Amino acid sequence: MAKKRVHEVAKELNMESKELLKKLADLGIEAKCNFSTLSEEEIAKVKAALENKEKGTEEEPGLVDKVPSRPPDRRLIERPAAFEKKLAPKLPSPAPAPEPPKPAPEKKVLIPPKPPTEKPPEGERPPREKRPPRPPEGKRPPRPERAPDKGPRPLGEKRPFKAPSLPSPPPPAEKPKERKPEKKMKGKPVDHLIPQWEEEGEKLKSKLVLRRPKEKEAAKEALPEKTGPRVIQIGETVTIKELAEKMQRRAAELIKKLMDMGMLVTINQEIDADTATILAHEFGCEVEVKPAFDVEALLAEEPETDPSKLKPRPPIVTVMGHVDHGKTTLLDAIRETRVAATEAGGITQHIGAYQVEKDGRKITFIDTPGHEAFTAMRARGAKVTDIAVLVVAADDGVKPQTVEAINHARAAGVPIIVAINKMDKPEANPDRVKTQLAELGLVPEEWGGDTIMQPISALKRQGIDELLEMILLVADMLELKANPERPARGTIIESRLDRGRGPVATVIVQNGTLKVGDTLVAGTQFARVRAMIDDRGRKLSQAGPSTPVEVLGFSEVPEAGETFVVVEERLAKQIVEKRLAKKQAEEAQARAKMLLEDVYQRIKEGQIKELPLVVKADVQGSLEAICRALSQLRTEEVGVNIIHAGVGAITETDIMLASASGAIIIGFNVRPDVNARKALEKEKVDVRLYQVIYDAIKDVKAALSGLLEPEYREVLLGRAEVRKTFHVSRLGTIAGCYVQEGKVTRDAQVRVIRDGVVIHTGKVSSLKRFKDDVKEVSQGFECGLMIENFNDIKEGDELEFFVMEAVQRTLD
Ligand SMILES: Nc1nc2c(ncn2[C@@H]2O[C@H](COP(=O)(O)OP(=O)(O)OP(=O)(O)O)[C@@H](O)[C@H]2O)c(=O)[nH]1
Repeated sequence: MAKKRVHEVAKELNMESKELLKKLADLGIEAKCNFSTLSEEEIAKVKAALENKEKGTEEEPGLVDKVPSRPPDRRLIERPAAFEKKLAPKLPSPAPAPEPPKPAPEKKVLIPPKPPTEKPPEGERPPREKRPPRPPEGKRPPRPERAPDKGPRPLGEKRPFKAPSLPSPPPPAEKPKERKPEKKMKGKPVDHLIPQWEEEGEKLKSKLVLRRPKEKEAAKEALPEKTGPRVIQIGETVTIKELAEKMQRRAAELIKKLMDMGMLVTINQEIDADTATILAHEFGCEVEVKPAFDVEALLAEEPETDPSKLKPRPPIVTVMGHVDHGKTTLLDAIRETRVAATEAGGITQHIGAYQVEKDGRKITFIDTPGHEAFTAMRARGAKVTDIAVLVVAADDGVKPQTVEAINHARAAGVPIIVAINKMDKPEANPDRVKTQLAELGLVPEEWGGDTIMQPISALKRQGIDELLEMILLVADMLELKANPERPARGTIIESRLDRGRGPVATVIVQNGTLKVGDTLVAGTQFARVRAMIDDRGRKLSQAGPSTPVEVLGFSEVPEAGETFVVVEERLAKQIVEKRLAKKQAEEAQARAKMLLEDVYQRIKEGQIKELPLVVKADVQGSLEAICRALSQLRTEEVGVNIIHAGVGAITETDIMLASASGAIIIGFNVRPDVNARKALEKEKVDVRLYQVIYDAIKDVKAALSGLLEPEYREVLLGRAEVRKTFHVSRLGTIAGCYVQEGKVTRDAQVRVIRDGVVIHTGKVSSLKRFKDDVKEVSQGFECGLMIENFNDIKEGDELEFFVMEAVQRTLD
């Protein structure tokens, strides 16, 4: 629903904002200041009220002359109907004003665009000589009467400035002849505007006389510029700068015009298409609004229309599994056996992914083992992996992370191939692994299921070829295809800032072919591909589907997991700009939200050490009494701070003050007035109304006890055993623990117990499960943790985790 600010409405109504605010208050419409917004209904209401008032004056003869001397606002005269339409798009349409004899079909923009030479930018007054003859002074035609059953006045419609006790307008039929300029306007009918122009002509008189020299000057200045384009194209939004460029105008002119219309904008500010249309019309330009430029929709992958262009592409594989089950060893084994065997030369590079060949077919492996990378990518909506290889150590069986990996792969709809590793170990028990997996729904083929399970020894490089064969087999079933002729799109696998080369990203092309010189966007970054290097350190000029390559040419380091799309350079910049603007807006919104929550939270958590109060009472005597009593409630720890006290009803100002200061309002024998009640709908303010002073004191006392600094008691969370310690030179000692009881949380305090003696009490400074930071780890799981300012941790130490919990106290 279109809303308008008070000052805008005031301008439309040709009255001071102050006046309007007063009027609004009279009508019980809540508006605090010039910038308060008014709904359509509210505007309609105030207009209706003003109109009624005016009608009253119309009956008084002679009032015309007493109309305030303030000159009418000429903007109102020429404000195109599009503006009004924009302001009141959903209002019940008022009964139509009497149509001139030549009714014109409803146009989107009622005021025709004026040729640029018609008027100076400063004053939108149409040249006098081109205006229709005006009736003699005092015989101005009346404003067209609204039908008796009129609904609310449409927003933006001018409030009649003078009583329409004037003769009827000259027959409109004569007018088109005299209004030649309008003929230039692409045949737009303008007849219906004539009464309006006539009416306003009179009002303009004094202003014109007064301002003529200045306007002439302005007109002279502006004349040479009046050759801007007649029709411009814009999107759903446009910045002032862009619009000015399109209109071949100075941005300052546009800003000034908008200021006149009651809108304050900056050069880089976006305005919507409606506002831009109105603005452009003011300068004699027509606007064509192009359909929404939805960047993301534009970037969405279109399905291939020509199946003949689809070519088989290598599968992209991720290796997952429980810690120490051999993921890294397997990835190394594959790389060494296949890369070294098939390609001579080239030093293998760890770029985050690599390709191997098997029977002349390529397989792409994502070189970062574990499901963190996998899930991080999925979280960003990137689906890179075609097949997941689940490594399960034959001697260890299914472990918690094995289950997690299965769940992740399933959630992503990625087929799983199981590699039963460490088959070389004497204690290897593949059947136990199969049984455990079958219980999880992964039934081996030989048992009648459809999960391929390949026994391997990553360490001994055994079963690797067979595993690759299985991967190709599954890939065949998946019929992985892509169109190499398309512009590339894919995913950023890894990214970093290289000292010599700048931002470097490893990407996997998923469709199309990426070429040196291409422009691509990835999130809010864009790159002009300067160079591409493959996993063997070779420079490539192009990379087809499923190829992992390092890309140089990013302006900044893009985020891993982000998808990229090759687009035209111009579009790339636009996309990045749009995305950045969206991101900034989201961040700003999040910040604003957080601040609000912060304040609320601070009050709730009792971080504020005094209770701010606003006290209102019916008479001075009670006010003094209640304030005195409340002030006496001050204790050592918590006090009452009466930030405002007054006699009379609780007003909107009281609410705003209380809201801003987190205060509670105490009302004694008074109630909130209309505006205050409205404000209360929006502001979270606690208003307490009393008729007995004692009750007020009692409640405040209770509130104060909530604010008292609480006492704390220890709550035991859990216990863990240190099983291994690692020393990391820059970080300190990391304790590899097993949670035996309860849980460990990141914000917990910890007691280190060695041989039954507490040797340290401190805080957990870091808590990880595998490589991920976690908030808590439960009983039966392993975790890595560090203790703040304490590195003397040893294997076998016992850790006790606890938190201090607040116990609320009360005042006596
Ligand atoms: N005997 C034997 N040991 C293996 C085999 N594969 C891996 N290992 C050993 O198991 C240990 C863990 O192997 P990694 O490859 O580091 O295991 P991972 O799953 O990558 O471990 P994280 O990276 O810590 O998750 C290493 O000591 C390997 O040498 C295997 O096939 N046989």
